[in-house]
Amino acid sequence: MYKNISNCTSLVVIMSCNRLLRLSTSVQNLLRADIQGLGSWQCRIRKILPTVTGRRYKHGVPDSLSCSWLMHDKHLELKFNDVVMRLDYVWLRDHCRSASCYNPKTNQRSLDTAQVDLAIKPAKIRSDNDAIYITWPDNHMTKYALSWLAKYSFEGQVQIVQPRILWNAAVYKEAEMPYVTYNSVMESDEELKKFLETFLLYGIAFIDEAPASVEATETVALRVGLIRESIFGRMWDFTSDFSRGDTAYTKVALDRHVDTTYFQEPCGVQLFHCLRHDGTGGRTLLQDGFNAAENVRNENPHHFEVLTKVPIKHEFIENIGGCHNHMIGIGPVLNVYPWNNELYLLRYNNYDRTIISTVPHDVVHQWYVAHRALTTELRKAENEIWVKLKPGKVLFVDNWRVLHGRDAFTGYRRLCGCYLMRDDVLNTARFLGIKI
Ligand SMILES: C[N+](C)(C)CCCC[C@H](N)C(=O)O
Ligand SMILES: O=C(O)CCC(=O)C(=O)O
Ligand SMILES: [Fe+2]
Repeated sequence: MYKNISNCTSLVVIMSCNRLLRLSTSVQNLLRADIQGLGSWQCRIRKILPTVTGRRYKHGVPDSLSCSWLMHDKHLELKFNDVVMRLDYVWLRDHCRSASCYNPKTNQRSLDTAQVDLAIKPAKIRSDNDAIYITWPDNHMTKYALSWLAKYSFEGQVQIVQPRILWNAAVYKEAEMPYVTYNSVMESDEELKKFLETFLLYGIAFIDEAPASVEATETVALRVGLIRESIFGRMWDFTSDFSRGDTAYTKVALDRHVDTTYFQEPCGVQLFHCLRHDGTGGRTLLQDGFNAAENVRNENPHHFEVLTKVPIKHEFIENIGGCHNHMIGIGPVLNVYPWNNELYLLRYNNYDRTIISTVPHDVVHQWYVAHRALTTELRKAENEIWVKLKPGKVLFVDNWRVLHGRDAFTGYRRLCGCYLMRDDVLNTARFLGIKI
């Protein structure tokens, strides 16, 4: 699949960025359709190549090679700092940032894109050191800073939505996470930023020396994001009293899982704070689900693909005391962005997975084989870390990526925490200057 398109320079740039970023089949087909529409892609490359060495390119600045361009039928080929960008004319017109097309105060477009002729072509192009200037057929002029194009063009992107460090036990140990305290995070944006950087890269992070109370847990939660209220409450605080219809509320061991797989959008982030434990056992298991999934992808891409395609239903039915809940969420175990195949959400919970009736028997069987491959990977001891949660130690878990579980335990154990809105955690991170 790769070989067919490996002549396409823009794709090579992206693929070399990260091994995750194989273009999805649908994008490849789209590209291939485009290639076929234009006749032979190779011919086209050959036609373009001599121009790259100079002759047919128009150079913006006579003595500089920093910017040069070539007008094609539907797009502008622009070379800047050795990157060749291919910019569709409609895209260029649509992204005009002039005062009549765009309001920088609200960051909103005023231009009505539907009024743009889909066959639009620049009437005139000129450039200087920093920008190119396109005059459109109606005489409207757009200035594009070259740095802006380099940043926002398709070719300028590192096609990763969220950079991550995948880990197993050894990698995690070596990473030596920064020690962050409750007071430092509450007082200093820099400390909060340090904490969030760790959390976003690894999917888990701790805040230590917190007061052992629900109130302090809530306070620190709100420093990081907005609380996502759910059927379990806003802040939850529980013991093994079986007050709810779920094994979490007992003393038995819980195998690795992520929570709320039975929500159409599972909760993005979860906080755990053990306020008291007088007894034995009850350690917490944590592991990077994306690392395990990537190992499956490397060893057997078919298994990986099956897990991204077969829709699986999870369900929570509860009728206990005053609690009457029936939640359903449907989606594949592995969720990838369709444009770059990057993993973004894992829906893995063997307790809450309900009857599979979405696919026929032969696909079901393939799914079980693929699911077994993932489970086998997850159950390797080298992929697990175990921690004992103690009063004062607040654990933040990316519930779309990192699985948790626990040992069976004895004695009185009180755990509190909450879910956070994922978008709002990212919002806090961006406000602090984290590029994500
Ligand atoms: C106690 N706490 C609210 C954190 C979780 C309860 C949810 C447990 C459920 N089986 C799940 O995995 O989603
Ligand atoms: O008791 C624990 O440590 C965790 C239980 C659990 O999985 C949960 O509350 O989501
Ligand atoms: Fe859980």
